[in-house]
Amino acid sequence: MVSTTQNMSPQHVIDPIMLQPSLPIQLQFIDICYKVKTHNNNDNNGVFKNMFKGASATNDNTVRERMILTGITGMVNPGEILAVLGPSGSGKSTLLNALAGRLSEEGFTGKVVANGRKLTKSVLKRTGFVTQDDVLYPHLTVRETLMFCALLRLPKSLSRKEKEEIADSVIAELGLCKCADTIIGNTFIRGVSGGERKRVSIAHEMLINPSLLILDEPTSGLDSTAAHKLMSTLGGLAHQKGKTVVTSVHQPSSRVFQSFDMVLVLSEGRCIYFGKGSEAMSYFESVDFRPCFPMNPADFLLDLANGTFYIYSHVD
Ligand SMILES: Nc1ncnc2c1ncn2[C@@H]1O[C@H](COP(=O)(O)OP(=O)(O)OP(=O)(O)O)[C@@H](O)[C@H]1O
Repeated sequence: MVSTTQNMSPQHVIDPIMLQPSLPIQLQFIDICYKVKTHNNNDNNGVFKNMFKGASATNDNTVRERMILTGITGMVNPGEILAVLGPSGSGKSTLLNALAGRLSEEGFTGKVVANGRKLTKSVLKRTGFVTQDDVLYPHLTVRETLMFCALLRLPKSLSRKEKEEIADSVIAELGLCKCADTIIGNTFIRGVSGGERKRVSIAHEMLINPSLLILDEPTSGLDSTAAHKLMSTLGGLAHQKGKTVVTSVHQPSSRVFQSFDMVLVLSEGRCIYFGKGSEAMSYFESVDFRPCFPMNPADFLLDLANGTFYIYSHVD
């Protein structure tokens, strides 16, 4: 992705994170639990409640605890893609935030370890996180966006030219050459396509040459062909570049599902399956859950996570 230091004169020998080979990261997460406090106060809702219940309504200021994640354990190796599947609200984003060390300690228990050690600053520096809602400047072109980001995020020890080279190599790696001079755009100004926009968000994180790439629903809003293309790009980053990729996916097509090495299925914050994607169907068959007709394994797993397994043959 980036030029090596081999041809540089001694005064040019620099040691920025970009020029180091990507450190392989094995990520393990053990018994992850996360709970939040929910307030049942009457400050806002109470006005309306009291209107309907009358003046006799009591002030209910109780604080309740809600489990968002319960005992999630798993692992992903360098060169693998771990896909986190589950219905909306099942805890996918929360789990990704936990894996990236982004959850507040309050309410969080369990261990996240990289190469057998607690998440250190140096591991977090090597972690790219692509959120669901990207914030990109609509008036900048793809190249300008990545150049701007390179200038801000890459070490001061790199020259402007080196930063430009890195931005260009990331543009090529993410298949953005064709639209490099197109503006990002938004609802009002026509710009790059939805798939290209997602790639720009990924490129943004790739600039720091991460060893661990975590993505929250990168394929949402894309048609199945664009989703498949994007997953192939992520597959390349994992399988060819040795990155560890963890991604949540809402409703993958069967083609996209096949690109997952490992799969973790969440249902209401609990894990109902963790293992190889290719073995998910045979596992559920072994416990007598099998679809009545050939179907996309991802749809089957999501139906199970939603509790709609009554449509499948299940022998008691
Ligand atoms: N800090 C918080 N306070 C209260 N509830 C929370 C908090 N964080 C998450 N939740 C709740 O936890 C549940 C899981 O949220 P999360 O965003 O992880 O789900 P998700 O599977 O990513 O959903 P989606 O696919 O819709 O993005 C949701 O019901 C959400 O409202």
